[in-house]
Amino acid sequence: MPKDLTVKDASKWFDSRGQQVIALDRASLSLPAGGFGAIIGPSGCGKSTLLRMVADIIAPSAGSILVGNEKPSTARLEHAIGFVFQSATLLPWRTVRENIALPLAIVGRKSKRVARRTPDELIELVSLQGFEDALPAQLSGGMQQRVSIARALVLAPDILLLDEPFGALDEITRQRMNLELLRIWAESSTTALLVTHSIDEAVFMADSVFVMSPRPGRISQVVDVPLPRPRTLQMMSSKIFFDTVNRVREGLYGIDAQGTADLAAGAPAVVQ
Ligand SMILES: Nc1ncnc2c1ncn2[C@@H]1O[C@H](COP(=O)(O)OP(=O)(O)OP(=O)(O)O)[C@@H](O)[C@H]1O
Repeated sequence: MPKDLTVKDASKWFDSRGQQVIALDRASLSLPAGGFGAIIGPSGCGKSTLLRMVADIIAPSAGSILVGNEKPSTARLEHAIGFVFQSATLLPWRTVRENIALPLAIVGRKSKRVARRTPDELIELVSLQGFEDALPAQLSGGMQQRVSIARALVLAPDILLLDEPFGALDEITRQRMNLELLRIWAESSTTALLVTHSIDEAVFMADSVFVMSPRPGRISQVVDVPLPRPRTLQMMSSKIFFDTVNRVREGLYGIDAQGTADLAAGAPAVVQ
């Protein structure tokens, strides 16, 4: 069952060579169960840090995070969180099917968590039929990311975290993968939170776009996307899309619809 996500005043500071680095400063967001959120912000503002705290890869220095009613550490132990990284991180000596089945092998039969789909069903979901026995090196970058999405879904996570999963792909493949991801999300009954550097991608994919301020980041604005679902590429030429992209851009750069930049406020020139 998809779970809602609540992040309240989450901060993270690191000690780096004797100096304290504030990576995230009292970030708050909430995402309803089954929703699709996107996080966007300038490089280094703490997007990955926020996602890694939700996944319990790192602990917050202050503040609270709840996945449903549970702390991330409990949710992780229950395998309720799926994570897709920017690079596919597949085991090169294992086939596509074996890579997807890996979490099942690790969790074992004792787990309460029942896989909703078999690895072969997931292979079909991510359109990799015919490649079940291929090794990662025999696949394109887009295909490798399909494998890592299927692997993240094998234990039917309540929440799926995606850290720039298609950042390394070319524009055309990326757009195709985004459509695929929306279809997979709709069929998988999971809450999704995506980190992206692309304003268009954030608006196209999400119900809510969480705009972060420059480092040390916090969520400075939430932009709701009033586009219906299922999303289609034609919607990217609609006025609603254009207006929503402008609102996100204003949130990021302080640029109004006429394109006047509030550079005096120190807004970053680019989002990388
Ligand atoms: N383990 C760590 N030790 C020290 N500093 C860290 C650590 N992890 C992240 N940081 C710092 O925290 C800040 C936020 O990093 P983070 O990777 O979350 O940003 P980001 O918004 O995801 O960046 P990008 O868009 O470039 O991927 C950066 O200044 C980074 O150098």
